Amino acid sequence: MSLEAIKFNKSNPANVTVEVLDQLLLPYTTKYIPIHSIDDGYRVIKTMQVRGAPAIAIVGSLSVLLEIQLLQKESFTKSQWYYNLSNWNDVRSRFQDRLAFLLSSRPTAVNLSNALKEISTTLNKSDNIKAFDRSLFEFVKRLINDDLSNNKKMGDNGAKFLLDTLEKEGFKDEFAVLTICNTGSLATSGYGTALGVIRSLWEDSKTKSYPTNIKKKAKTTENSQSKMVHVYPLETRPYNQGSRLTAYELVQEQIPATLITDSSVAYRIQTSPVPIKAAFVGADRIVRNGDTANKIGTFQLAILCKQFGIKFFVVAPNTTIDNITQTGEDIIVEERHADEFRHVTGTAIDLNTNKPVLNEKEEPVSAKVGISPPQINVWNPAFDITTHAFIDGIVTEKGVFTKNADGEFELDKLF
Ligand SMILES: CSC[C@@H](O)[C@@H](O)C(=O)COP(=O)(O)O
Repeated sequence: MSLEAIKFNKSNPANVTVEVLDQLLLPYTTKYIPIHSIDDGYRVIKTMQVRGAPAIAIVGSLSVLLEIQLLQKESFTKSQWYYNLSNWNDVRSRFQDRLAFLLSSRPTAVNLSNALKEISTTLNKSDNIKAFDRSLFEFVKRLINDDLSNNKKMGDNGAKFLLDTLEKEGFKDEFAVLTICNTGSLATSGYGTALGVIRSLWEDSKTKSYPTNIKKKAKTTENSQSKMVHVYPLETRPYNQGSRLTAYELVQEQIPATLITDSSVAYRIQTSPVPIKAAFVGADRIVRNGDTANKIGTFQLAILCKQFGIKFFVVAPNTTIDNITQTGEDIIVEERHADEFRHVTGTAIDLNTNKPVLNEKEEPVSAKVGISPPQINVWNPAFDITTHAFIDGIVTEKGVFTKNADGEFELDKLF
């Protein structure tokens, strides 16, 4: 069973609880952090204890709900000084400042911004704290449910599109795919975006492994004979979401995979024992012309795919669309702290057992290792922009968008 990135207990709608999985401790340590307020939401997002565009939006929205519920608890209101609770207009305006603060946690992924815009509109329309609490509770529930069902749709849309394309090209064999960063259930409310397509492709492959006389019906595509048999996740430096998280999810799901370094993509494509036919990547922001911000390294992966004639797909839900920005040139790319590059943080391992070293409380010991001189200048952008020229298709819950004869995406249906 895959790990839940976000535990949302809504059995008592007036007093919800939220815990998020500390993704910086994976894969060796599973620890959940309780969230009580916008400050807690800001901190786990900023430090990347929770990450991935959809998960960031969900945790951010939940932290707003938790803060509004906190404001209705006498034990808290007695000691707080920030909100003037006797005046709703004053609370509302303070809340708008809090939303702006929360948004500043990670600027590139647009899902949080889209969610906070909706929350801000709801706030302006609410006549009192209780009305806002109720509307926000419904909004967050919808955000989580829609994310999960849209991920499943995207998974099937992307898998079917690739298998149909390969069928049209007359390719009937086994193939492998590439992916970068983590786009699975840890980055979303479940199933994942790009990793969701890979899950669907794997489900399809399993139906094709049966001998013909007891063959199960393939859900994804009736006709195609090709099947995905291997995944190459990129380690995704400098924070290693590929090796820590995607590799972890692939192992859990028992999907055959081989982890590769970011710098070995070209050589792997050239030498892979099964041909690599596609790359599936997530997105943190897709703008009107289809240019896409995603984890640093995505752009060079796209360039390599073009060079080798490998199909390159961006997989993202509607909530990752920025319908205002025209081109990738106007996307603000977040730069991370230099030490996230100069150091590697991980769990100390006993090399004899391959198990974590434990402290006196029997907890795994985490350690930082310096891998460059502390004085060296570092450039550490979290994302890059893949221009639409390098993207073959954008997979969404509404279908797969490809380019017209002029090489342009027509994404109007998504705006
Ligand atoms: C479904 S998540 C899509 C993207 O958010 C993902 O690929 C990615 O780039 C995440 O970056 P991160 O910096 O780990 O938040």
